[in-house]
Amino acid sequence: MSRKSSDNDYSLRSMSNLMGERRKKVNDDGERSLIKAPSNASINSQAVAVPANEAASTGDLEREARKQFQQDVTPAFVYVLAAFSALGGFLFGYDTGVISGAMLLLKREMNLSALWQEVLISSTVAAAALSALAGGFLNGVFGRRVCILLASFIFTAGGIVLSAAPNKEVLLVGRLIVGLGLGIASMTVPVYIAEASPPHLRGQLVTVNTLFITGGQFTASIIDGAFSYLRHDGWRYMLGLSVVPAVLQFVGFLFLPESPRWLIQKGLTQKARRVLSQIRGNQNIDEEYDSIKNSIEEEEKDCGGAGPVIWRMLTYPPTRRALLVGCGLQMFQQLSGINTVMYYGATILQMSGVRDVKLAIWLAGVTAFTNFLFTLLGVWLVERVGRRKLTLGSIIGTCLSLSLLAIGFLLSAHNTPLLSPSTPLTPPWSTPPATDTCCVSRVSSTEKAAWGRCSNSTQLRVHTYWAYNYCPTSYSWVVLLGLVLYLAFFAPGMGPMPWTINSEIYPLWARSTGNACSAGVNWTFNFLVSITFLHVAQYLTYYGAFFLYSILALLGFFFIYGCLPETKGRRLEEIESLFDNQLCSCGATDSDEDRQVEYIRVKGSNYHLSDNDASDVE
Ligand SMILES: O[C@H]1[C@H](O)[C@@H](O)[C@H](O)[C@@H](O)[C@H]1O
Repeated sequence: MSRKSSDNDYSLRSMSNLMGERRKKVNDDGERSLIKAPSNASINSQAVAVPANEAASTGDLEREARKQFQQDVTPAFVYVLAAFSALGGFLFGYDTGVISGAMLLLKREMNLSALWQEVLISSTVAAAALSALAGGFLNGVFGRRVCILLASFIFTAGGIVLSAAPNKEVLLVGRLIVGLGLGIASMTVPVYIAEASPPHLRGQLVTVNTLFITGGQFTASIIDGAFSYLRHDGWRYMLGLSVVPAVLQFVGFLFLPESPRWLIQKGLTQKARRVLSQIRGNQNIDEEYDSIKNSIEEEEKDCGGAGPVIWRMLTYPPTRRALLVGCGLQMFQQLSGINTVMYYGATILQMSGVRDVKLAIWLAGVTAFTNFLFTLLGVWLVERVGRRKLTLGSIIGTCLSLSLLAIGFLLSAHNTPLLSPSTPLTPPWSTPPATDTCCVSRVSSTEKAAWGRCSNSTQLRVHTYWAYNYCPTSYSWVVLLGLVLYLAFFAPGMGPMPWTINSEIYPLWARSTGNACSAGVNWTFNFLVSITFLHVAQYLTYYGAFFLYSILALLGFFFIYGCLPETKGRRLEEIESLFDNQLCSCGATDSDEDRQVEYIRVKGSNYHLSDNDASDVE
């Protein structure tokens, strides 16, 4: 009986549903309980104890289970629920993406200094970091649904303030409000979706949330492009339009249920059963309900120490390890430099030959679209290849393409064409390059081209760097290739997996706090990387900066290789056990991934029939 693991999950799951039905029937008849499906074991390694007189019927059972599985369709309700939740992801992407285009109009209309521009952009990210941390407490006390309602309310309020802002101070208030919503939404939505999804769809549905993030970033770039033609007040529409998805989500969530897991944790068992039946359609919910309830009871026994949740997490080895993995993943996601590419993508693309300034806004859209497209690939891959392999493949590809990007910048900087002083500073160049290299003076302005051979003068070498946007280069295709490869590798794995994995690696009692901490780490490193990028590029040069991100991505690879276990197909209640061993032994689970395991009734006990242990079978 050798099957692919996913088939295995389905049939065992259906089989245990079926067993639940039988158990009920038998109990109703007053007979002894024939079949017991343990609630806390791995699905892949689920022990099914079948009494001897029933062993022969296991084949029938399985056949029946398969038949039933074919009729078991995941109810559309789960998809509706995931889509409404993922609007939080859309707003995350929209609000972080829309500001770059809006800023081009704002700085002209409000006469914004560079400092104000930086403050308006980064205040949102900083506020998100703080509110993500606070979101852990809110989630635990008020539940996921209330937090999502709160986040969409905050997004709506922020959108209204931004679109009506009479001056830059009010704009700042609006950006801070939006940031508060972002932090709460970014940590709550993945948890809510993970808790409501059936295990075989969980990875895909949580990854859809990141698809909505990148979709939001892409939509933002289209809206930016469209309203950039409206020279007066165009930014009001750009910033204000976020109100539409926010209101949609708020109204939707008035009708959507609370997470059944949170309800059980709070002792609201009847309500939890109702919600579970609603989201599982025609399936039997007894097993899932029992499993959640048992694991909550066990958790209370195991780690019922006193003190705040974060303290209990840090002093209990499995949750401490999970927290380290979760925060590490989020940190390396940001250290791989995604937001330098997202925020400065247009500048990088300008180098590849398209020099029309008016196209700059639309070019950012190309980058955002590529990110979106390849996140779609991640949704498709996550349940096929699993989280671990997807993340590892993604980060190694990210590391290599960052190096290629750096090599592109290096080649451009070291093969500068010679330009005559009469060559216009603004491209396109009609006159053939003649005598000198063009550089940009950091002292006067990073935006203006200056003349002089960088290599000949210490003064110039210290204070100047290669002006990618101004100077012609025949190596821009290397940069373009590096950029496309970067997004193609990053978007399916390193983009969504940190969010997906964090939504599933913590036991229920630690889930909101764990996600709050890891989302806080994500926003903090997002803030640090994006605020330092231009300075790092100045001090280390562009190629130095991208080599640095490449090295950081390589460190991330080793971290993930050593520490990240596979969580695919497991019930949320089982995942904690993956962190029972030393952190760096997690990688060892890799080899077990495809092992087919069956439990059958042998000589009165549950024997483990594995590929290499087929003896002793009755
Ligand atoms: O997973 C998302 C996604 O990859 C976005 O494109 C990026 O802007 C975010 O910072 C990240 O958390």
